[in-house]
Amino acid sequence: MNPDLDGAFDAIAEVSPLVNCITNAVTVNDVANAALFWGGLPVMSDDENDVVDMVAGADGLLLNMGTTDEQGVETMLAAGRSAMDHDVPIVLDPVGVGATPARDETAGRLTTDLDIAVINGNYGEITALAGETADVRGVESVGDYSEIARDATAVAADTGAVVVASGATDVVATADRAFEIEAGHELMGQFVGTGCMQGVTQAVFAGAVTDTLDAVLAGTLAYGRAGERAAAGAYGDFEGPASYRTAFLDAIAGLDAAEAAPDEERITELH
Ligand SMILES: Nc1ncnc2c1ncn2[C@@H]1O[C@H](COP(=O)(O)OP(=O)(O)OP(=O)(O)O)[C@@H](O)[C@H]1O
Ligand SMILES: Cc1ncsc1CCO
Ligand SMILES: [Mg+2]
Repeated sequence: MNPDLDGAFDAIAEVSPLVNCITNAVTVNDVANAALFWGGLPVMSDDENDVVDMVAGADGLLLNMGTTDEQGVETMLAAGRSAMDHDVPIVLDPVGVGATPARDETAGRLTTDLDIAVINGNYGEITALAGETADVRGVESVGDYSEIARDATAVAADTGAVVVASGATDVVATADRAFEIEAGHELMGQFVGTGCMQGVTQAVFAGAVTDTLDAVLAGTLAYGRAGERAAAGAYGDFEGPASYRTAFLDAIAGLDAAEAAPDEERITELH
């Protein structure tokens, strides 16, 4: 099956979803531009005095725990409670969970105290959230994850979120359905931030498309297709990972529903 890309792109154009991002210091600019280039409106408010009111009028909230600290976690919880009060979907990117006890505790608090709409993490992070042994080195997923669909489903059942386990093949799971999405290009794994930009992509799509699973299937496929179109040279020549990153951002800006639509089916329902 393929998702309704026309519907998703139209919804984003109509809503221009305002997405408040509390995100890491490494990739914050790429995350802002990815949101803008999809047709959303990014704002990076992360002061507790400001973010609660900002989120009240927003369409999405991204919580990326890549470089957070003690105060940052409290701010994420306050922003998340405001999102829940105002029916704003929350996307969690549990960066580095499984690598240290502090990150495990942060992810545990966020998923316990907040009603998360989408969790977008790499294979290692999703496996760690499922309580299984994961090999997360810093923020990198290393190791072999043959049970990723089972683990993503377990995280979805536990949290109620739509779960995206990102990697060369993306796995999307709810408590009772699971899908594989074949999209993207290996060049996307060769610079920092593709996971973070995928997280904000979910927030833009979920901020405009009513059904969260529809939003995530469309957003994940479109994101991978942007990487493929850039790798094919459709957005200019590149010399290596740094200039590919620029072409990739241009592809996000330029992609429409027709270009995002693949010639063949890319999504397989596993169960
Ligand atoms: N080898 C690959 N083949 C196809 N697509 C890829 C590949 N590597 C990465 N991608 C694409 O990039 C997305 C995010 O990659 P990845 O899972 O490596 O994120 P991450 O580890 O969270 O990254 P980061 O921490 O740098 O933000 C994937 O969902 C996929 O679309
Ligand atoms: C490298 C890095 N360290 C903390 S967050 C981040 C960005 C990629 O997740
Ligand atoms: Mg990531």
